Amino acid sequence: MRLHPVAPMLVPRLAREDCKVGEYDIKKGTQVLVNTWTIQTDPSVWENPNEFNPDRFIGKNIDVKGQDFELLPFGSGRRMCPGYALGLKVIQSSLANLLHGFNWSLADEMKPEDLNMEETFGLSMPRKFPLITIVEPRLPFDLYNSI
Ligand code: HEM
Repeated sequence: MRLHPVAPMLVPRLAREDCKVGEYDIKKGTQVLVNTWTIQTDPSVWENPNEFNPDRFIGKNIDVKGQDFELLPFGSGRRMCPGYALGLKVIQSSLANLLHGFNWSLADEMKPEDLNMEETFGLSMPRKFPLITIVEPRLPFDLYNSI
């Protein structure tokens, strides 16, 4: 969510009145894009910004609910994602089921560090190169029939 946000520029905003953001004057009627991808990998905010290191959040109060502006995978304000609670639960339960039900390995003796994590442009931000994996069931077969 930090390194590969689903909507890296959020939904465009329109300034309803003249305002100032930091040192920038924004005229009424200007379309404003919030680049969360840049914010979430800003080296002045994040140590080793391009490193996937979930441990960095241990002991921190930082949340994804639109109040901590350095991490906005669901946006912020009145147009923030209304489905964020469902989204978080679906990701957690899907991932847990996939890990519980299958053994996963990379194809062609590839190592995790060889994975190319580049993204490409889209409505959301898809992978540039598809992830190719070998998937093997790890539970008794009759359990898969009952799903
Ligand atoms: C992990 C899953 C999801 C992510 C990362 C995500 C992310 C986002 C982001 C970044 C925005 C733009 C917010 C902004 O511009 O401030 C958005 C908007 C929106 N999302 Fe999600 N979303 C997710 C799941 C869902 C789900 C499950 C639903 C519905 C069931 C949903 C419905 C919407 C809607 C309707 C908007 C437009 C809100 C508006 O413009 O007022 N999203 N989402």
